Amino acid sequence: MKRIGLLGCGAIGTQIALAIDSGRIPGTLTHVYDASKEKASELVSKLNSKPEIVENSHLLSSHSVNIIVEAASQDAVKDVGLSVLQNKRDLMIMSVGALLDESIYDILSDACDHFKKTIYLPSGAIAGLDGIKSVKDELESVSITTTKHPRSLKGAKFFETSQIDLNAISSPTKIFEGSAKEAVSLFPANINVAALLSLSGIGSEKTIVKIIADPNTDKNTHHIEAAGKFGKMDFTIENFPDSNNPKTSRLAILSAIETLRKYCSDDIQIGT
Ligand SMILES: NC(=O)C1=CN([C@@H]2O[C@H](COP(=O)(O)OP(=O)(O)OC[C@H]3O[C@@H](n4cnc5c(N)ncnc54)[C@H](OP(=O)(O)O)[C@@H]3O)[C@@H](O)[C@H]2O)C=CC1
Ligand SMILES: O=C([O-])CC(=O)C(=O)O
Repeated sequence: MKRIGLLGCGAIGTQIALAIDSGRIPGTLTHVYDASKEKASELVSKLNSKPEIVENSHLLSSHSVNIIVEAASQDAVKDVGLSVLQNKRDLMIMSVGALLDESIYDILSDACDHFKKTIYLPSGAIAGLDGIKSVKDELESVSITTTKHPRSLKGAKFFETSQIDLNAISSPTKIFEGSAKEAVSLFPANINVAALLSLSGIGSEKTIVKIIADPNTDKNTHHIEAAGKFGKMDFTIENFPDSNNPKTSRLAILSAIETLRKYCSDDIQIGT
């Protein structure tokens, strides 16, 4: 059985841990860490098979695990990504926006090659990356329009310098339009999906992101349009937000669980 270390015990981390505990993911959760010890303890209290809570994130990969699952933040990826690979563990990343920093991407990609380890990026809260990857060389334009309730956007770095008052928005309002690279830095906990799209397609400078705050929606909606010599693709994913973290969609959690289930199983692999 594969041994798993978990970094981040919030909305995604908790559901992954429960999926391992119930046997849905055929692995063993051996170690966990969260910046908040309380959150780590709360998670462990929900599990039948108790993992050890380690004292800092670097200790996770010093134990005998096969993979570290990151479900914490872009900073966490930047902080521990390299040491996980140096310790010869695989790594699954949810805070994919971290990889739009080219120096981080290059360091982690070189380390995968050097240490013969793999980084897994689940498709997260979107669908269609299989198609985007296949037509990559023929793509001319890619955009993603993300619509969320203002409460799902609260706390983003963008608002530190913007005049926009989320509480005053009474109808669907475009609050941001720019490159995926800018978007993941200004909305680090909201638009990791734009990083996935960029890495699968034409890169983070050319992938266009629009963010709409809609006080009338109860969904996190991602509308992706891609066009090029191959033809056109158009996907709309209407996600229900997680009940504990409205920024995060249910699909992101399910996609993380499915990626880890596949990692832990000898099974038929479907899709690109
Ligand atoms: N790829 C995708 O499609 C998606 C990616 N995400 C991303 O996945 C990540 C997890 O999401 P989610 O579970 O909903 O988030 P939560 O906020 O619910 O949980 C994250 C947990 O990780 C902790 N944490 C943050 N930074 C660190 C760190 N450096 N070291 C240790 N613990 C840390 C947080 O603590 P504290 O609260 O104290 O900061 C929190 O307890 C986020 O970065 C999110 O943006 C989310 C949805 C979709
Ligand atoms: O869960 C979502 O809808 C998208 C999200 O938060 C992200 O990409 O960071």
